[in-house]
This record gives sequence, structure tokens and C-alpha cells, in this order.
Amino acid sequence: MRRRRTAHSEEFKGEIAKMNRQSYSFIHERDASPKLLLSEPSGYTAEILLFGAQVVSWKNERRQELLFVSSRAAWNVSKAIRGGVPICFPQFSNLGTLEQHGFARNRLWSVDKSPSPLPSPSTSTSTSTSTSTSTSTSTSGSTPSTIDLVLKSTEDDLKTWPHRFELRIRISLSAGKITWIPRVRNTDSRPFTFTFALRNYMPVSDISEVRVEGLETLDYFDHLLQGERCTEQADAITFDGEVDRAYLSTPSKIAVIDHERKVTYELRKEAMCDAVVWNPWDKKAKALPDLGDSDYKKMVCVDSAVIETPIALKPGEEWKSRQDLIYVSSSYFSGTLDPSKVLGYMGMK
Ligand SMILES: O=P(O)(O)OC[C@H]1O[C@H](O)[C@H](O)[C@@H](O)[C@@H]1O
Repeated sequence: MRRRRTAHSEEFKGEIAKMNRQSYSFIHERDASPKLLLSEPSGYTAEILLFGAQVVSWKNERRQELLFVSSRAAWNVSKAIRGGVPICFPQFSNLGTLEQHGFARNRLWSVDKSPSPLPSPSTSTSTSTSTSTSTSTSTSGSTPSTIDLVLKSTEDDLKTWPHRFELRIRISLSAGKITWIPRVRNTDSRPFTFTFALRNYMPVSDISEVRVEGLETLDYFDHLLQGERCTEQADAITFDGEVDRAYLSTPSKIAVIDHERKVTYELRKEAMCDAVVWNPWDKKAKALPDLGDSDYKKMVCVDSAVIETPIALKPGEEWKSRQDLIYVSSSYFSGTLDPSKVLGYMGMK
């Protein structure tokens, strides 16, 4: 593979940083944004673009890709890659005057090489109504590998969103689990509000065979019905057409169960009380230039989000949240994948 020498490659050439439990290396590919590689002892790896702080690959010890990336993803990044886990800030979707999903996913972030310790829950300001108080631990019990990335307001961004902020994301990798800890600090002299989402593109064998559990009976805004408020009637979400919904006041655990692939993704979240479920289906997929025509069959987005009640921060305040994405293969279970066993294993039932 050809390597490109850039300012970043000069600065970080050959660097393996191991400070404050950080363990990453830089990858430089031709015509692509610098990428960071996180690895951990049991063989899981993650690749993170500095452009958008977007995780674009998460692999297990057998080198199987655990995130969806479009077959037509545009890697010469001028906008967020279609796939992985883009970060939507300070606006989710088109719910405001900014560009769709906000600008954070389309900016070059920096590595925070000497990150400050995470604030304890009592010192951090969380204005969202999280339903969770739990703190996840590494599924392997080993120390995770972490990287801290930071985005600050630029003079250009201040023209469209006139609020000075610092957005920090700590991404940690351990066996079977990847964690995001986003923090937004108001560094301005006036209060501001924002919405936020971690958009998780998960790969599935066949979208028609997928169930999303944990959102039943909840209210949601249906983007396909001009944001109309509806109530989920089904006992699990299944897919036979386009879905674009923001579920409200969701539990801290949601499961995406792929019967055919015999895999379950468990999404655990704190301080992000909404959850978005999105699949574009065939017509919309054809309209998206960076999504293959039939890619919609192989993906589903289930996002941790704060949408209904935007986060409000006074000057100096900080909001902190957390998302764990946990990969559970049916090899943990004997015989056929039984959703009730999976959910029982996860402590959901
Ligand atoms: O194409 P993107 O900007 O990544 O957005 C992908 C989708 O995200 C959200 O769910 C919006 O409600 C959709 O209308 C949009 O198509």
C-alpha cells in the first residue's frame, strides 16, 4: 500500500503513543484522511478517521468487520463516510438551520495527546434525562485501549453556529466492546443548546430478518410523516420498507438481533435518552450517491441520540454521555440463537 507523507505523517511518523492508557498508531492512505488504528490484546481493532472522528472499522480477532461501510463510500473525504459511526453535532438531521446532522462529522479533529481525566458524574453537568445509571465494564476485564479526540469551534463555524465549544470524544476498545464517551463544554460567555447523535451503521445479513428490541410501546417522531408523533405498536421493530424514526425516552439497552448471521449487537447508552432507527430501503438507497443500490439490505442504523429535549449548557458547563456497542456472537450460546436467551444474557429481561 502506498503511503502519503503529510504534515500528520511527519509529526506522528511511526509513533505508537502509550500514555494514559492510550495505544494507537497512525495509518496514512493515499487520498484519504489520516486514520488511527486502535488495537487491544485479544485481537480486536478499530480504525478512526481524524475527519469527523469517525470510527470506520471495528474488527474482531478473526478479522471480521463488525460495522457496515457502504460499497460506494467516498474515501477521499470531503464529507462523512457512509458507514461506521459518524458523530452528529450540534444538530441532528435537518432539525435546525445548520447542514444536515451538523458540521462535526465534516471537520478535521485533533488528537488530544494529554487528555484530562474524565469528570466524575457529580462534577459533570448532564441535563439530559438518562434512564441509566450503570457503568459498563470491559467484557474481557482487560484494560481498554483508548484515544481522545477533540474538536473546537473555528472562526468559520462561528459564522453559522455562533457558540464557542469544545467537543471531546474518548473512544475505547476492549474485547467485544467499543465505547464512546462524548463531552461538550460551553467555552462561550453565553448559554447554548444542541442536539447530538452517534449514528451506528451496523451490518446485517438481510434487513428483512432483523429485529430491534427494547423500543416497543415507546413514542417516536416519524421523519417519513413530517415528524408526526406516533406510538410503537409492534413487540419488536422489523423492516419491510423505509424506516426513519426518533424513539423518545428510550431504555439504556437496545438489542439489534440478526437471526441469520446469529449475531446480536447490544447498544448501551447513558445521558442520550433518544434512539434513532434508520433504513433507507430501495428508493432512497438509489438516491444516495454514496450508498450501493442494494446496500440497504445489509445495514441498519440504530443511534444513541439527544433530540427531543436539546442539551442546554451555561458558560463553563459540560455535558457528558456514553455509548457502548457490544458484539455478541451466538457462539456464546448452545444451539440456535434464541432472542429471549440473548436478552436474558444481557440482563434485558
Ligand atoms: O445522508 P445523511 O446526511 O447521512 O443522512 C441520512 C439520513 O439521516 C436521518 O435519519 C435523516 O432523517 C434522513 O433524512 C437522512 O437521509
